[in-house]
Amino acid sequence: MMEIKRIYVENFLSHEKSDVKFKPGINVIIGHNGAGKSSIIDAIYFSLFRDPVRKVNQDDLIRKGSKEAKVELDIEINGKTYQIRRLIKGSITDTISEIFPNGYKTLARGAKEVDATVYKLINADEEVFSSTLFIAQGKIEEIFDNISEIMNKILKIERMNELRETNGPIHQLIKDIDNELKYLEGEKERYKIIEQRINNNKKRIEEDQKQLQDIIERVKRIQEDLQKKKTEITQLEDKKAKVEALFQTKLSIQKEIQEIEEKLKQLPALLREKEDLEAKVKDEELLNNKLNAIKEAKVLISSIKQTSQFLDNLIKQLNSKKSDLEEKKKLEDKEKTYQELNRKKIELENVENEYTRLISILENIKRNIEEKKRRLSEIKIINDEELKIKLESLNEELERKRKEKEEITSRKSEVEGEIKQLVSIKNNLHSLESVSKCPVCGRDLSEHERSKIYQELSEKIEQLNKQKLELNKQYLSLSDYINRLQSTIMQLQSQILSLQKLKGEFENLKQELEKLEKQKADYEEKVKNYQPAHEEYNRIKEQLKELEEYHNRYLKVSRVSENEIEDLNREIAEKVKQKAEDTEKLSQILKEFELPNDNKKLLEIEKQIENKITEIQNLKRKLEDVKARLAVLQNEKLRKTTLENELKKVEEEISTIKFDVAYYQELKDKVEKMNDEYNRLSLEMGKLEGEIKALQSTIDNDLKELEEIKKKLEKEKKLTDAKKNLEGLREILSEKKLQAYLKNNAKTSIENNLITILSKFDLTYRALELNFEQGVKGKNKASAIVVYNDKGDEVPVNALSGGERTAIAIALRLAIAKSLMKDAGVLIMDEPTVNLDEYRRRELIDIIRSSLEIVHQIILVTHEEELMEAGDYVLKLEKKGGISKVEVVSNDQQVI
Ligand SMILES: Nc1ncnc2c1ncn2[C@@H]1O[C@H](COP(=O)(O)OP(=O)(O)OP(=O)(O)O)[C@@H](O)[C@H]1O
Repeated sequence: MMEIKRIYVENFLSHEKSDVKFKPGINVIIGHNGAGKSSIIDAIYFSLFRDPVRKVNQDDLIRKGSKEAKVELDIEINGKTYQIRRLIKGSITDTISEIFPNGYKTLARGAKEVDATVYKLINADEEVFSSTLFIAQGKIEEIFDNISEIMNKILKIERMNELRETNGPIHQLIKDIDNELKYLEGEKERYKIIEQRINNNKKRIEEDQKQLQDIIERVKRIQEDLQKKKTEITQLEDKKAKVEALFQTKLSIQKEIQEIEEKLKQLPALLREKEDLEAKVKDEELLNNKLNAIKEAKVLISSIKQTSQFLDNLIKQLNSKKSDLEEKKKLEDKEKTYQELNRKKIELENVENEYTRLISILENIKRNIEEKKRRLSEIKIINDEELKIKLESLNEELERKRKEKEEITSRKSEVEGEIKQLVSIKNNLHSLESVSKCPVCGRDLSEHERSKIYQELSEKIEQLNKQKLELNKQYLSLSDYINRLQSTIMQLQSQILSLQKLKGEFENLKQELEKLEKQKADYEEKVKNYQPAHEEYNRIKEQLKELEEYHNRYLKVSRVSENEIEDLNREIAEKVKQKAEDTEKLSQILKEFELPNDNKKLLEIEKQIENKITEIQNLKRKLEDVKARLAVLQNEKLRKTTLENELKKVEEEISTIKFDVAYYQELKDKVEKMNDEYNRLSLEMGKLEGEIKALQSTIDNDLKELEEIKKKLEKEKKLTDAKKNLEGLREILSEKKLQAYLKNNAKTSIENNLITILSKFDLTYRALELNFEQGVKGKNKASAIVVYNDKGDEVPVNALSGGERTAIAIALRLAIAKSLMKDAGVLIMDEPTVNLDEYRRRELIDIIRSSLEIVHQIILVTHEEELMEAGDYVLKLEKKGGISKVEVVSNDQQVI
C-alpha cells in the first residue's frame, strides 16, 4: 500500500522552498488561481517519473531566476519509507534511498536506475499511473472517451501492432536475416576460390625449396675449403708479424746506438773544463778566514770605542759625587738644629690646636652676646594693665546692650500678638454683619456702634504697626552696635595676648645673656692658661722658617756616601783593564792578517773579499753541473755496449724464421675469389627464402580467411531458425491471438473491481460492461461502457447524470488501478470540480469520501472553498511576492 508522506521542493515552478507534509485520508490543497497548488502535485509526479505533467520542457520547471531545482518525495510502501530525490540541472544525480529511524540506505543512483526502482516499488509505470490514480485538471471523464486507447496503452497493444507492421521491427528483422543469408551464399563461392589459390602456392613453395637445397650444398663445400685456406693464411700471417716486429726492434737499436755515439763526442771537452774549475775554487778557505778576521777586528774596534766613552762618563760622575759630599759635611750642624726644632714644634702642636679651638669658641660666645643684647634693646615693654581695664568695661557694655535687645524683641512680639488679635476681630466684624453683639464685651451693638468700633480698631492697628516699625528700627541699630562691640573686644584680646608673648621672650633673653657672660668668663680663664705654650710655638715656627733654605740644600746632597765613591772608582779600574785587553787582541789580529788599523779601509777590504767568494761559489755550481753531465755520459757508454749485444741477438733470430712472401700473396688472392662466389650464392639463397616466406604468409592469410568464412557459414542455420521464429511471433502478436487474450483478461478483472467499487458509491447501478473495441475512434464512443440499472436495462453512459458519470469515471480509474497494481494507496486529483455546478460539486464530495474505502489517501487540489470541508487535512497556498507559500489551516484528523 502506498502513502505519500511529504514533498519538499526547491526552486520548482513558483515555489522557492516548500516543505509539505501529507496525512492519510483526504488532503485538500486550496488556494487562488496561480497560487502554486498544482505545482505541488506536479512535483510529486516529477519525483516519481522524472517527467513534467504540464506540456513544458524540464528546464521550464526551474523557478525563474534560479539555476537548478530540486524535489524530494517521502513515500511509504508496505510499511517501509523511501525518499526519492530528483534534480533538474543540478550537479548531483538522482537517488532513491530507504529511510530508517537512524539513517538511510541508498538503493539506486542516476535517473534511469531510480526510474526502474520506482517502477518496481509502486508496481506501475507512468502511463498506468497517469491514466488511473493521477487525475489532471478537467480530465476525470476523459477515461470514457479514451478507454480503448488507454487500455491499449496499458496493455501495450499499440506497441504490439507497431511490432507487426510491414515496416515494423519484426518485418525489418526478417528482411535483415534474408539479406544476411544472401551474403552467406557469396561467401561460399569465395571459400572455393581461396582453396584453389592455396594449392597453387603450395606447389610453388616445393619447387623453390628444391632449388634452395642445391645452393645450400654448394655453399657448404666452399665454406669447408675456405676454412682450410684461412687457417694456413693465419699461420703465415703470424710469422710475417714476428719478422716485421724483429726488424722494427733492429732499427730502433741501431738508431739508439747512433744517438749515444753523437753524445759521447762531448766527453774530452767536459773533462778539461772540470780540471780548470777545480783549480779556480781552491782559494775559498783562505779568503773565508781573512773575512772572519776582519769581522772580529771590526767588533773589537767598536768595543774599545764604547769602553772609552763609558769611562769618560764614570769619571764625570765621580767628580760631582765628591763635591756633593763636601757640601753635605758643611751643612750637617745646621740640619741637626733644624731637626731638633721641628721635633719640638710637633710636640707643641696638640696644645696649639686646643688653644686655637678655645679662641674660636670664645669668639662665638662674644658674637652671641652681642646679638642677644641687640635683640633686648629692640623689645619695648608696654604696660597691659590699661588694656585689661578697657576690656572689662567693654564686656560690661556688651552685656547691657544684649539685655536691651532682648527687651525690644519681647516688646515686638507683644505688639505683633496685639495686631494679630485686632486684625482678627476686625475681620470677624466685617464678615458677620448679622451679628449684633460686641465681640469684646458681648453686648448688643447698633449699626453705628459697629462701624465706630471698626473705625477704632483700624486706628489702633495702625498705631500698633507704627510702634512695631519703631521697634524694628531700634532692634536693627542695636544689633549693629553689638556686632561692632564684639569685634573691638576681639581685637583687644588679641593685643593683650601678643603683649604677653613678648614679655616671655624678654625674660628668656635676659636669662640666656647671663648664662653666656658666665661662659665667656670661663673660656677667658682657660685661654690664659694656654697663652705661654702658644707663644713658644710661634717662636719655634719663626726659627724653622729661617733654617728652611739650609734644610732644602741638605736634602739635595743628603744621599751621597763614601761607599758610592768607592764603587765608582772600582768600576773605572775594571773598564780601563778591559780596554787594554781589547787593544792588545786587535793589534795581534791586524798583524796576523796584515790588515790596516783603520775601520774605513777594513770595510773596503771586506767588500773585495766578499765579492771574490761569491764568484767562487758560482764557479762551484758550474763544476757540479759539469760533474753531473760527465756521470750521464759515463752511463751512456755502458748502455752502448748493452745495445750492441742486443743487436747481434736480433739479427740471429731473424735469420732463423723462414717466411715466403710470394706464396703468402698467392694464397690470399685465391681466398678472395672464393669469398666472392660465396656472397653471390648467399644472395640467391636469401631471395629464394624470401619468396617462400611470402608464399607461406599468403597461404596463412588465406587459411585464416577460410576459417572466418567457415564461422560465418555456421550462423546460417541459426538465421534460418530465427526467421522461422519471427514469422511465428508475428502471427501470435496478431489481434486474434495475444491481444484478444490480454484484453479479455483485463476486461474481466476490471469489471469485477468496478462492481465492487461501485457498490461502495451510493449509486443505483449495479452491473457494468466494458467494450474496448467499441471505443476505437470513429465508432460510437458512448457505448465503450455499458451500464445496467437495477431492472437489468442497459443505459448508455452519456445518458447518466453528470454526478453519476464522474462517480463511474473515478470508479473506473480506481478499478483499472486495482487490477493492475493490487495495492493502490493514493488518488491524486487536480481541480476535479471544474465545470461542475454546485449540486454536482456536493455529489463529488460524497464520491471522493466514498473513494476512501478503496484508497486510503486522497490528495485533492482545488480553488473552491467549499471543498475544504471534505478535507481531513487542509493546506492553504498563497503567493507572496511572486513566491508560493504553504500553510496548514486545518487538521481535523486524529493522527493514527
Ligand atoms: N518556471 C517558473 N518559475 C516561476 N513561476 C512559474 C514558473 N512556471 C510557472 N510559474 C507560475 O507558477 C504559478 C503557480 O502555478 P500552479 O499551476 O501551481 O498554480 P495553481 O495554484 O495550481 O493555479 P490554478 O488554480 O490556476 O491552476 C503560476 O502563476 C505560474 O505562472
